[in-house]
Amino acid sequence: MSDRIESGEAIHALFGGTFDPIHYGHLKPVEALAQEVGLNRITLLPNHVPPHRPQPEANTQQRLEMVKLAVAGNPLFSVDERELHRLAPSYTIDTLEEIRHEQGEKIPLAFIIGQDSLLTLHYWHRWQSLLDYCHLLVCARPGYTDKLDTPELEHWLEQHRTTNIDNLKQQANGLIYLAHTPLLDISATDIRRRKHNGISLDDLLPPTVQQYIEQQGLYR
Ligand SMILES: Nc1ncnc2c1ncn2[C@@H]1O[C@H](COP(=O)(O)OP(=O)(O)OP(=O)(O)O)[C@@H](O)[C@H]1O
Ligand SMILES: O=C(O)c1ccc[n+]([C@@H]2O[C@H](COP(=O)([O-])O)[C@@H](O)[C@H]2O)c1
Repeated sequence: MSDRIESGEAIHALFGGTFDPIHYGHLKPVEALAQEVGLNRITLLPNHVPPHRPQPEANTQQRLEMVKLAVAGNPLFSVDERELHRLAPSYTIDTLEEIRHEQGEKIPLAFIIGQDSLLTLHYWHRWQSLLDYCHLLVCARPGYTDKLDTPELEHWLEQHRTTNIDNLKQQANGLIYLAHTPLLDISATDIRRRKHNGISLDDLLPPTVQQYIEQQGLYR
């Protein structure tokens, strides 16, 4: 499937997450990534049953609503609800298979993850097949280095890594790009903990999402 595309095609980037809640640690690095790589289309994919973690605190509808509020009016983003209709764990490979089927073989598809997700990628369902469907774009995250503990993952990264952005547009899938995005020390875990402890969430997530959290009485 990784035929070269002579003219270079716009990349359709996907960004999956539990988003409990969505925050600036998601939005700002990904917006910077769009600049760095030249993305004009990012599809957010909130999951229903996250594969490798306990059920989220906010329910699926609330997490979806927060994602929608966070990107309302921003033409870079759209929201795809397909994983919400799946009762089984939201394995990324299943979603990629579907989207690749819908978009055809030529469009470059990319799945965005944070550095922490890269470190545990070898636990993902059929992880070695992910690149059959997409590129992986990895955003830097404070506290996580490029050093991978597992030789198998390290080898896989070295085999597929590119530093050339043009390659991401000329191939439909198969590459890993470690981006130079800004480091934001924000996590949903910390936001939930702050809210439990009555600490301000200012500057951690969009005001509309903060208002929604208040209004719904989330993370008390
Ligand atoms: N501050 C951040 N910088 C870079 N990437 C991030 C950051 N926060 C989350 N991500 C990435 O966004 C994706 C979705 O993350 P997720 O919704 O689990 O957020 P989280 O803040 O890590 O949540 P939690 O603290 O509940 O584990 C993952 O690929 C994760 O690596
Ligand atoms: O496919 C898998 O096995 C898999 C394992 C862990 C996480 N993921 C996906 O990776 C994205 C980020 O996950 P999380 O748990 O950090 O929100 C989200 O879209 C998950 O569905 C996917």
